[in-house]
This record gives sequence, C-alpha cells and structure tokens, in this order.
Amino acid sequence: MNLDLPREALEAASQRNFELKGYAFEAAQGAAAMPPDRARGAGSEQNPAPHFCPCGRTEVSALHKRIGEIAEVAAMCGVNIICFQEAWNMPFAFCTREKLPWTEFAESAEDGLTTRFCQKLAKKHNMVVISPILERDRDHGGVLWNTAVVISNSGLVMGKTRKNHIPRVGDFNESTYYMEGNLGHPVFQTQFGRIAVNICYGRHHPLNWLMYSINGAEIIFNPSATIGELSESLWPIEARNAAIANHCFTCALNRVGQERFPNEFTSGDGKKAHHDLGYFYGSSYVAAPDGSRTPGLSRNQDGLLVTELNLNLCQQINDFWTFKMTGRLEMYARELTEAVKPNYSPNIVKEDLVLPPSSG
Ligand SMILES: NC(=O)NCCC(=O)O
Repeated sequence: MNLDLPREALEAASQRNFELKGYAFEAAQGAAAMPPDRARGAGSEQNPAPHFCPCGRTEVSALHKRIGEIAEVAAMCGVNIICFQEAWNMPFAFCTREKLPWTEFAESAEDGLTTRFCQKLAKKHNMVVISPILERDRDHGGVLWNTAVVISNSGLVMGKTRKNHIPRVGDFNESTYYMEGNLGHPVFQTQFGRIAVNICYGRHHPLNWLMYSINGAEIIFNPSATIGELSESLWPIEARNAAIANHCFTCALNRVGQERFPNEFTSGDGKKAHHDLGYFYGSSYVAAPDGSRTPGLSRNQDGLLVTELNLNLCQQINDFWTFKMTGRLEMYARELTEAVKPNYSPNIVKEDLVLPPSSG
C-alpha cells in the first residue's frame, strides 16, 4: 500500500534530485499489541561517484552533506530508523586490492568523524541511524573491519556489528582488507523496535539471517554494494525469502552508479584489466514476513525508501506459519556439530550396501 508523504518532503526530494517513495505494511490490530508496534523505517541508496575527488576529507564531507540532505527529508516523513548503504562514506574501492589511499577512509566506530556526524543527525531528527563504514579498531592493533555502527535516537552510540561473511567472488576482493566479523549476531533494542544488520554478502547465507532472527530481530537491514552482472538475478529473492523464513521485515539497500578507479585491476579470470567494478544497480526494497514487498527504488538515481512497518505482523505470521516452532533447531544443531568435524563421513545411503530381497 502506498504511504502518503508530506508535500514538503516530496518537493525537497525533487529539488535535491533524489527519488522518494513511501509504502505501508498493515497488519490486523493485535489484541495484545505492545508498543513499540510500529516503526517508520527508511533506507537510502546513493551514487557516491559525483562527489569523488582525489582521496581526502573533501570527498567524505561531500558524502556527509548528501546524506544530511536525504536524512532531513526522512525526518520530514516521520522516519524513526534509517539505514545507509554499505561503506556509504567512501568509494567501493575493495575491487582494486590496493591498500593506499583507500584504507585511509577507515574510521573509529566509536568516535570517528562519520560516527560523530551521524550522532548529530540522530539527535537532531530523533532517529536511530545505522551507519555502515570501514572501521579501524585502534584497541586491537588498528585492524580494519566492515562494520555497521548503530546510533540511538538519543545520539548515543548503542554498539556495532560486523560483516560476518566476506566475499571472494569476481572483483569483490574484500578479504584483502578485513576478516570475517567476530561480534556474532547482535540485535539492538531501540525505542522503535528490535533491529539487526546483515551486511551485504551475508544475505546469501540463510543461517546468518536466522541467527539475527533467533536473537529477536523484527527488522533486519541489509546494506549492500553489489553489481548487476553478478547478483541482480538473486537480489529480488534473497532478502524477501529471508523475511518469509524468519517472520521479520528485511530491508535490502544497494548503491547506484559506476565508480572509476585510477589504476586498472584484473578479475583474475584472464579477461582484460579494467577501471571499474561494474554497475551498482540500486533497486532497494523492503520485504515483510507475509512475503509481500515494496517495489524497488531506481536502478540509477539516488533515493530514499520510507516504509511504515506494523511490527505486529512478525508475531502474527509466526503464529500462523510456525516456522520457529517447527524449525527442529536441536536436530540441525546435533547434525551440524558432527558435519563440521574433520573426520565426518556424510550420511549417504549407497545402493551396494542395501541387501537384495531374498529369492526364497
Ligand atoms: N559488498 C559485497 O559483499 N558484495 C559482494 C557481492 C554480492 O554479495 O552480491
């Protein structure tokens, strides 16, 4: 269902040259509905390329300014949780495998420039902000992580979560920069609902979604950076399926446009060296536990997707389909414990071990 958005917000979005769309997911009135039972969530997608210049603070501040403009419109729409795309404050430079200058975009999750900027946004607009960045962890030798910082609407940093699955596919060479996240599957209890962040490539892993759901997530954000040739056929299915399988809302966000890097790089596949990773196809959307979803945002233009989420739907669909009750987690836990052992022998029944029927 379309959500009526204020005229001033629509005008501001059009003046600022980004798409603004709104949808609502309704649910039957829950007899025992407990607040918070409604969240107004938003996800943004943007093309950072027009703001690029040689690596330095100007680039970051231009991206801050752009996100500031988008967040302001989100506030006009009454949004109370907003998530930005993966590594939103930098070029998606991991394809190059070069360390400098790209690693200089890394910041402290707790008090880096971008976190401080998002804290101001959160407080000013009374909005929970999810800010996915390249993190430098100074308390542990200055190592890098792919991290989402979660900032409360009070402006305080609630915590952070890290990308659990690191791609090794095509030009997505992120394992050159950081390791698999070591913070598990935290869920953040905000004033507007329980939220979690499954960063990009984690969306291909059903168990990753499952663990956030087991920890109680009602909305799982999936900030991403992915390109058409690689994943556009998977995109409409994965987050939607995760919403169904886990009785929760999912919000899949992708950047838009093409980013050109000064030095050529190869994909290690014998093909010609190139300067860009491909086309980031946007198409951000939100899916609900009943399997419905919003249309996608644009493939080409910056955008803001505002959705009214009736969180009662999570419990209602859970009671109806009962995937949590029928999930047989203890059986899988037992079998997986065996399957990961080095001496595991797969449970395959072979024909030559089956006794022939007796002839007499
Ligand atoms: N950013 C990222 O993890 N991209 C990997 C490609 C994909 O998962 O579609």
